[in-house]
Amino acid sequence: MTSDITPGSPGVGSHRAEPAGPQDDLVTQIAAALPEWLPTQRWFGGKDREITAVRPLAATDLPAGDDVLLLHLVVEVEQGDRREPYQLLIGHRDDQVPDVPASASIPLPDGPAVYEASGDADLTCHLLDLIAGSTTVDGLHFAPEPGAELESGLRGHPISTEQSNTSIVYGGQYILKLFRRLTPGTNKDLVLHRALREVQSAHIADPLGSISGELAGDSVTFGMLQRFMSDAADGWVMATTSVRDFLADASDLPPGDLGGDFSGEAYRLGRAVADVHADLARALGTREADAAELAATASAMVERLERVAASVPELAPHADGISDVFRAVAEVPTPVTAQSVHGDLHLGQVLRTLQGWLLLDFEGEPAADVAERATLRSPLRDVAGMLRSFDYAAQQLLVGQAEDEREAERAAAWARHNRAAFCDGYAKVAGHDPRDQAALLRAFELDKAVYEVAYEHANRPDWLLVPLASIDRLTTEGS
Ligand SMILES: Nc1ncnc2c1ncn2[C@@H]1O[C@H](COP(=O)(O)OP(=O)(O)O)[C@@H](O)[C@H]1O
Ligand SMILES: O=P(O)(O)O[C@H]1O[C@H](CO)[C@@H](O[C@H]2O[C@H](CO)[C@@H](O)[C@H](O)[C@H]2O)[C@H](O)[C@H]1O
Repeated sequence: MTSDITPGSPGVGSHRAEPAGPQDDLVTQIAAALPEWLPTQRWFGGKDREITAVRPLAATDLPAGDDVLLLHLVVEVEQGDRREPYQLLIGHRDDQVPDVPASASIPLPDGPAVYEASGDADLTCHLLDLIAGSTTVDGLHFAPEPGAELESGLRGHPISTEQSNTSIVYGGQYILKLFRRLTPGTNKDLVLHRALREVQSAHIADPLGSISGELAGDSVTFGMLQRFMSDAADGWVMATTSVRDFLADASDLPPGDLGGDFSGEAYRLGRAVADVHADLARALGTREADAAELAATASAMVERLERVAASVPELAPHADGISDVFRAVAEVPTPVTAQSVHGDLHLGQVLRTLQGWLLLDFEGEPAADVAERATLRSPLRDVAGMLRSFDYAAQQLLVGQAEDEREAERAAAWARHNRAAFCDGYAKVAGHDPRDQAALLRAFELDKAVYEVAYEHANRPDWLLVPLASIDRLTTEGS
């Protein structure tokens, strides 16, 4: 090993607020390099603002064998008045170049060659082993869920799909999600998966383990292990394949008359989402929201709109039309049923398996703050999220293309057809049609689209026009 990195050296392996000790020099150097490096990472959710400082909050040296370093690092990223903790895994090898992409390398002016290690199978295999062995390392708890028997010794490979966190698949059997932006309390993804498992929901991948600890006095979830569904097809991939087939067809046949029609799946997906809502209600209960809560929800939506419009000028021209729809929420007849919901449902969060549709990732909107996540939890929010996603699927092939009226109209027809099928499936199981609550559904769709404007602005600026086009439609045409 190089002299300034000593795996297991005293003073490093602790979850503590202020680093001090020989390896802390390394931690300090990494923190200093992160303002340049973080914005290059897909999972970093703060690309919309300059990073003003990065401070180490906790560093834990994980057991990973000789001549390698596997450091669990939590840093606080400061962006003006916003301060958020992020989780990283830092790797270093003394004698071997790791098989990770160049973008994982964190350049240090005077330091050794370190890299973000979630792509290094030789290092991440230790995370699964620590969970399987129910191990605590300096306040970091690696634990299987009660009754879960895990195979250890499997190598882990990160998945390459679009995501806000980082997930590692072990031997095609397990998937470990490392939450990047950390929030206080047990992560909602883990809480809701556990609750759904209790009621034996048929529409989730079973939770099998977790990584947890404490940060600034709060308990925090760093990771969640789940069964990996190796036979699964991603809902986003299936839907966008159908859109491509439809747009490529030269005839003027409607979407339901072509071979790649997705509406049967959209219908079954609607049924599955309604089932999960019923499971969540059974596991965690429901309550009735009154007029005051609806008024507070309307205000929260207007506040978010104003905040996003202030930083994304393209949204500003639509702001009046949107806030009219939000204000109408205060007039919706009460009571309205509230319950635990998914919170960020879209086609990338659903998997088609042999046993039917599964829902993933119950964490809620990654860019929403805790207060936003706590506003009225109506099942209609998930319906609205999925309706937005059908729009996204229809429009994503048009991103960056020259305007073509026929294509745009056909994309819109695909979205209408599948949105309707999804609502039909939902209504069949729920016993009520979400379209009957039109004012609330439209407001939730617009609220989601406003969130997406902020999300795309911070993460994928080229996609900004997708939610903006939907906002235009929803505020001018009404649906
Ligand atoms: N249990 C699973 N089985 C198979 N694939 C999965 C599983 N969980 C997640 N995935 C895949 O990983 C992707 C990202 O997972 P997700 O939980 O949505 O992460 P994020 O919170 O980072 O968006 C999903 O879109 C899906 O393709
Ligand atoms: O990372 P998460 O899956 O938790 O969710 C975030 O990222 C999503 C994109 O990866 C984003 O979803 C938006 O884009 C999707 C297409 O890539 C589309 O299907 C969704 O309808 C649209 O909202 C999601 O909003 C964000 O929270």
